[in-house]
Amino acid sequence: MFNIKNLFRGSKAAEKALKKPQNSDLFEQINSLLGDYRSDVFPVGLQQACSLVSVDDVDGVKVALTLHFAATTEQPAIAAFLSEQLQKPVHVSVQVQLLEPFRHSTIKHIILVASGKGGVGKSTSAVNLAHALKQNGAAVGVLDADIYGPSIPLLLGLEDAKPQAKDDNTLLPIMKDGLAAQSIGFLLGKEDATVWRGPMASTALMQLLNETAWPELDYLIVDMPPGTGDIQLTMSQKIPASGAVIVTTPQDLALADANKGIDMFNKVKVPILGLLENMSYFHCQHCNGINHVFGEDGGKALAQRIDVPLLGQVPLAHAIRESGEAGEFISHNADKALVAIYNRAAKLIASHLFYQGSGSNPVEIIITDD
Ligand SMILES: Nc1ncnc2c1ncn2[C@@H]1O[C@H](COP(=O)(O)OP(=O)(O)OP(=O)(O)O)[C@@H](O)[C@H]1O
Repeated sequence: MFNIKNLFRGSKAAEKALKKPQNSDLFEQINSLLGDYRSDVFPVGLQQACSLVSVDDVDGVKVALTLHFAATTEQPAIAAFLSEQLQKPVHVSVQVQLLEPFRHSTIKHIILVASGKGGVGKSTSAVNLAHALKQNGAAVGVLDADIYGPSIPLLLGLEDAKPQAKDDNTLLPIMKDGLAAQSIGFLLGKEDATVWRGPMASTALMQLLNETAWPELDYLIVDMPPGTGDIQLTMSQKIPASGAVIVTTPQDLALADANKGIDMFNKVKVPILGLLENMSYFHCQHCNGINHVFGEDGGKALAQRIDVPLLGQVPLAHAIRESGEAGEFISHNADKALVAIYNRAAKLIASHLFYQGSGSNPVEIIITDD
């Protein structure tokens, strides 16, 4: 999964930083300690994935880091690790700067969120993953490609929003809590889109992608239409994606379709960044029992079988449905544990993109519409 050639992109910047005339012994000590920091997000140590910007030892140790993928919520764990290693309190500040070039106009990575089967919570997951990437310090956008049932306007509480034209050729995205969003649902009534045939659908999607004045984005999350037919295949092939995330429930039916989705992305050489198991279990607040409504660990087993990362197991939770219906992201107020699940999944996606160093989809496949 990891491409060793890409492991050292971060350390070049770290080497540069090392040359700074700073508190050099401590600076070097901390820089080397960063190599020992491990988590599932930083499996080969933090040093390769960050630049040590400054170390200040005037009034307690203060360390400033630039992470090269979205992972700022690791900050408390990094601070705890350095404090333990140095046997004194270390204050760590982190920011994010991806080293990759913009791969598609102002966008560094396009991530497709897909499901083989409808109704498994793909759009809900897309929105919460986008928010979690943003909470981890990245600039993020969401593109609703589910032209047959655009639900991003509802999920972002933007049902009445109408994008403004920037000029004759481009529309401004709608901003929601710092996320830039675009959806066919902003422009058309739902019924207008449902009669579209394949080429119209993918042309409309490419127009939305290319004719939106996206701000500079680290990640654009694309909520794909459910299914694995020609339309989805054409879209996956046309969009210059860095990778795809498959959302599935643990039940056999959904897993069979998730497998088809994985095959589809393999065909068009879009790397699978991971599998998110949604509606994995229900935690009853009254009896404290766990009920595996749709079966147990099906997504986990599929991820293991096909050797893709399991990004997380998201429970069936009132707070997720309620926040979606209220047009809000899942928040700490609703449920800290849920926020942590989405956070970890988002960081794993960002981490896999960084280590894999995947380029845009290089394969040309021509699909006819019959
Ligand atoms: N983990 C969850 N817990 C509770 N409800 C959920 C969860 N995930 C999704 N839902 C709910 O399930 C319904 C379907 O979710 P969503 O629209 O995200 O699915 P989808 O896969 O995108 O559907 P479609 O195939 O129509 O695009 C929504 O009402 C949503 O609030």
